[in-house]
Amino acid sequence: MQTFIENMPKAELHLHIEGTFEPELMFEIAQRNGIELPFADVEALRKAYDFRRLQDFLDIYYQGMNVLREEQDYYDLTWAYITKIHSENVLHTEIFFDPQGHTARDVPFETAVNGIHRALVDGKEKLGISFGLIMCILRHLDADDAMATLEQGFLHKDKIIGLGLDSSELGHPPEKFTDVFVRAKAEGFVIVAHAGEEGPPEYVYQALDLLKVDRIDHGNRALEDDALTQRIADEGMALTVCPLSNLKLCVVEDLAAHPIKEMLHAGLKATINSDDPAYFGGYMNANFLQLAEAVDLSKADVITLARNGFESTFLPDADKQVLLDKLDAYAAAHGVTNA
Ligand SMILES: Nc1ncnc2[nH]cnc12
Ligand SMILES: [Zn+2]
Repeated sequence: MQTFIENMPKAELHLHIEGTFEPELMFEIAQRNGIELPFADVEALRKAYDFRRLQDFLDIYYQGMNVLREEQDYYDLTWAYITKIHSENVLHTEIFFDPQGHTARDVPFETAVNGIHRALVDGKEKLGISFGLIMCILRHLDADDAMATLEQGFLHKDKIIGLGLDSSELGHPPEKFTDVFVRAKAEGFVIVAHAGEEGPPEYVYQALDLLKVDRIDHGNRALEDDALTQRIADEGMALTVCPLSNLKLCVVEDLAAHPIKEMLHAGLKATINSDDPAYFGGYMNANFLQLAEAVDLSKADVITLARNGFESTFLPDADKQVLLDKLDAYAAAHGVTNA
């Protein structure tokens, strides 16, 4: 199963670029920017990656991104991620960034977006990895700040394809940002939102009905509501599931208890993603492999999950089909025909 997963073509649809910040690179960038990290070394920092809930992680995640100051920092961060996924046969990635995590520290919006985008373009040109870039709103901040941030995003429509919603879910329901997402959709942005990671099914309903999402990020808790589950299945709405994130943030008690099979049996278009791999212990291959071993996925299940990923990208249909054909060829070459 390991080499089958490693060599399989994959798409990643739920990835926070700031969550790919490996401690070694964080220390290197901190040093060149003359910033002191509150950890003695890489080991001490890694030891702090012990979370009981989403907020424990977010506190460290915002602290980590604090060392990003110059456009080259954003480039280096993104390029490290691109070379990593290249080694894992990820052919397409749609990544998030959190502009407010940078502008709140007086780093200009364009410094972040230009550095990230330049690395993504290099990844496409040099390594053939296609991409989409989605700006996310920090839901613990207010709606006015979100709208002002979105307006800045509109100045970079040549680089940004959509709007997402992330950060502390509980107490910050999607309805807080209805106007922001209606405006983003009217301007042609695709729409995604974290919903049902820690928050209740009601937040997933709001993401669908008020924000008009094109995909749901996480969505685990939708399973608590049969009518909601049926609706998501009927609409063919993708869920960007993140197994190792779910484990590290205690959304599931252990990976063997992960509901991925229930999701597939319910007809949900579940995809596999790494979320914040530097913090959660693994990139795409580790997420696929550890999940497959924990819940005993078949190769056909694994192909189904990878196919869901390609089908749920925001690529034009023709580009999507090229990637799906590669996956089909891979499945056929490995005798997997029933997916
Ligand atoms: N898993 C997650 N949930 C909410 N906000 C995030 N920001 C980065 N990772 C996140
Ligand atoms: Zn996420």
